[in-house]
Amino acid sequence: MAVYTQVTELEVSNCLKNYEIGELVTLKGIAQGVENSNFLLVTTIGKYILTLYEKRIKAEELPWYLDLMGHLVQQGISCPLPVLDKQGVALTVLAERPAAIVTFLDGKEAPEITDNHCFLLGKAIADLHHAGESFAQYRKNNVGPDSWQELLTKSTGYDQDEMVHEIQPVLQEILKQWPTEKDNLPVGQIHADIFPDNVFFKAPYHLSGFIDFYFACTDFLAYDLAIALNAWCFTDDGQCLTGRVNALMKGYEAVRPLTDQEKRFFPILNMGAAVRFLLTRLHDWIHTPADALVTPKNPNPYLYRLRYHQQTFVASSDDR
Ligand SMILES: Nc1ncnc2c1ncn2[C@@H]1O[C@H](COP(=O)(O)OP(=O)(O)OP(=O)(O)O)[C@@H](O)[C@H]1O
Ligand SMILES: N[C@@H](CCO)C(=O)O
Repeated sequence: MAVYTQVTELEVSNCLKNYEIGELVTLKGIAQGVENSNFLLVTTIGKYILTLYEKRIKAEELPWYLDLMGHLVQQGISCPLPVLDKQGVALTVLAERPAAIVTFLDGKEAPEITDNHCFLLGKAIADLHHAGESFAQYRKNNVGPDSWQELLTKSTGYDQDEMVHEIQPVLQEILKQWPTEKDNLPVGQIHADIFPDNVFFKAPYHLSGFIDFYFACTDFLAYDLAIALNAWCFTDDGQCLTGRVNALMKGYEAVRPLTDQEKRFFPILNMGAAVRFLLTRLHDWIHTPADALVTPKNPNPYLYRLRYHQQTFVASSDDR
């Protein structure tokens, strides 16, 4: 569950005096999510989400995420809009944590993913990328390739060393082949965590928007697509669902066709996306204390994805 920090109704009522969104009616902790403490906040004028940011995100980083969300909404993207207080500021402090109120997004995670969901998702990711073009502020990817070796090293010497030894040479190869600036891949604002629980649908094929922008950063646009492909188009035992892959790519390219360079590097971006989530999951699997409030996610599904990409990568290299 993800309510690490409790906040009282009195504290929230007092805080709301500084906003123009009515008075508190109800406040309820939200169980989903693992990073922050989230509350459903109902006021006399509507529904909102109150987030208290926990330790992963530094307070000084928050304006970037909140400004990005505000910008995307202005550009017509459906995502939570940070609510500004009477002084025009989105960020506040509650229970000694940085906090923000954002608008409530209707919809739910797709209950059963189909090719059609993936097609709609592809289009929506490309729209998101276009909308980010006019947001000029740069933000480094904190879990980009330059962090991967350190994550693996920190996971070494525990009970997962067999996995560590399998990953090490593959990681080396990915880092060697990772695109650089001179490869000219389009760069822009990416969500970087496009998992099914961060994309909402309504009735049943209307994509109602994206949530959880707290891994967003400035990086290769095609890497975002690779993250989504990994998260949406595999079974947990590592089978690639090609119908979903084709639909996702078709949806994306209907809005923003990939450049030749993006196509060339896409296999390595896919491997990178798999290894990024494998490494963060492996790290959390090893280092999350047994009495923590959250259950760490199993790294295995991402090891299987990595194996799949590796095999298809080797096969396609053999064809050349
Ligand atoms: N703007 C929103 N509108 C509607 N529901 C929301 C909104 N933001 C968050 N939620 C709800 O809160 C839950 C947790 O949110 P979120 O995914 O942002 O949390 P998190 O702690 O950052 O977790 P994680 O990074 O693990 O996904 C979501 O699954 C969703 O049910
Ligand atoms: N989506 C990530 C968790 C961080 O939001 C994962 O499934 O590993």
